[in-house]
Amino acid sequence: MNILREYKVPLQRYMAMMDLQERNEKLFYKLLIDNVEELLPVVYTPTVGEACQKYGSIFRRPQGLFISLKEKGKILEVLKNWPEKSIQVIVVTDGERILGLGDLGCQGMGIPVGKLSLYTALGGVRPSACLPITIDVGTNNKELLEDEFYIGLRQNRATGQEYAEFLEEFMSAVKQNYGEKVLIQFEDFANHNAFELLVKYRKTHLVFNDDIQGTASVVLAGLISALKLVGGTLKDHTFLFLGAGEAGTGIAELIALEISKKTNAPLEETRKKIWLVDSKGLIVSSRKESVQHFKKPWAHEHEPVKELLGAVKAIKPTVLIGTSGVGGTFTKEVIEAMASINKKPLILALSNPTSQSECTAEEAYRWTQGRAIFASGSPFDPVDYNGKVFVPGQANNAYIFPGFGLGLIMSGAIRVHDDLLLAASEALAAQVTEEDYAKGLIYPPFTNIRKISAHIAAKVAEKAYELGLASRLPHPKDLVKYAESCMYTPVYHSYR
Ligand SMILES: O=C([O-])CC(=O)C(=O)O
Ligand SMILES: [Mg+2]
Repeated sequence: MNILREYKVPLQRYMAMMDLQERNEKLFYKLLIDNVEELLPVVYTPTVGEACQKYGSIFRRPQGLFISLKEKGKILEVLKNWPEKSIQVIVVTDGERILGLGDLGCQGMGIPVGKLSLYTALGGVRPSACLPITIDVGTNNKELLEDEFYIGLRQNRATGQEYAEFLEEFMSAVKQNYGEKVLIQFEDFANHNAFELLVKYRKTHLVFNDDIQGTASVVLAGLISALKLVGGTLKDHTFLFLGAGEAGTGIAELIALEISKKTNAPLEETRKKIWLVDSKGLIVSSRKESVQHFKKPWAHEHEPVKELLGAVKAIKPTVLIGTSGVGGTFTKEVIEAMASINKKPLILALSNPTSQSECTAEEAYRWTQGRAIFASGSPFDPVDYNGKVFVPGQANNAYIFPGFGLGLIMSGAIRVHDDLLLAASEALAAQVTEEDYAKGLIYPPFTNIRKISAHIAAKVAEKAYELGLASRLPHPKDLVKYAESCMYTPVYHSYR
């Protein structure tokens, strides 16, 4: 830690950590587990975003498996080249939408590597059971295509049938090589592929889309716990989103589902208090242009409204959620409008990394005179406003996917069901303490994340057993204890 702290540039710390992971894996995980709050922003968001942007020029050696279009017809062989044979979790990207940074081609590899290091540090999955994969079908990023250090295919992205066939070959090769119980986490695919891949493969594979489902689960947990601070139940609230992509529509649907389960109201009803704004304005049923299929459930009846500010004034939301991938879009006027409507406006600026956050923590507190309950996707430091210290929460899917994955693995789950996501949300919300609430926090600190992950894993496994999706028998009695007993801990073994 002394050496790491000598590096003042975040990217240098990242490179030092990657070197350490290579040189002494146990020490890497020991450091990460014992200093999670300090090191999460180094190996993960936001620094991993910069690392992906510069991945070619800081490249040392491959940390995961690259599968390029050139290997069409041979993907199974390529998988067999990976030295570890017993794989439990794969995180795969095609690099088309890396965080809120756009198409970074196969330089997106930093993301599966970072996510899987959290699977181990936060969720206790053995490092050797984790496989980071980047599918290289080209990139439409002109700068990268001309960059002398770019490490991927120098061609535009394969699309349509060529893309679908390549992914189909990949998905069947994975199942053939690792069996039915390997978890495949889709990460940072573009909208147009993410929804389709999830719908297509959730019936035949154990798949989980972190950006749609993981983000939804973590945000729902924050909303459930925020009720302690703002009062009411979820159905008493009105939600407005800026951004109607994977995160926006994923969260919206999970909120609607939770309300529907709790009140027995049909989904079509519970969706009605959830509104989404995209680049064309409020999504309404009378919109002339065609609305993409994943936005259709949110096209409610309302006159057209062009801007977010107008939508805030018209809809009067109690909760404002940013999933736009565009920084600074929660302007002073927007936040002030939220503050004039609500005593305690709930504001979530979820886009990553920090540069893409819809507003900063400081702005959220200042523009609401310290009344906002605020959380963001990327971490912000505590804010001193009018002599009081405000601690922002981090609504990042890192709270969910490690424990969620552990729950699937330990129960031998074969499919992911939405009820497992709801179980994970409730488990996370239940980990927020009175002490956290007193500080205005809607998420527990990351310091206790391994304990939190064990609780999430236990609830996910319990639900999987209940739904008949778990293949590991017999059902362990104390699932929290069992989860803890499954977790990898970095210690040196005695060889005597
Ligand atoms: O990686 C993160 O910090 C959260 C996430 O999935 C994304 O922004 O795409
Ligand atoms: Mg992501």
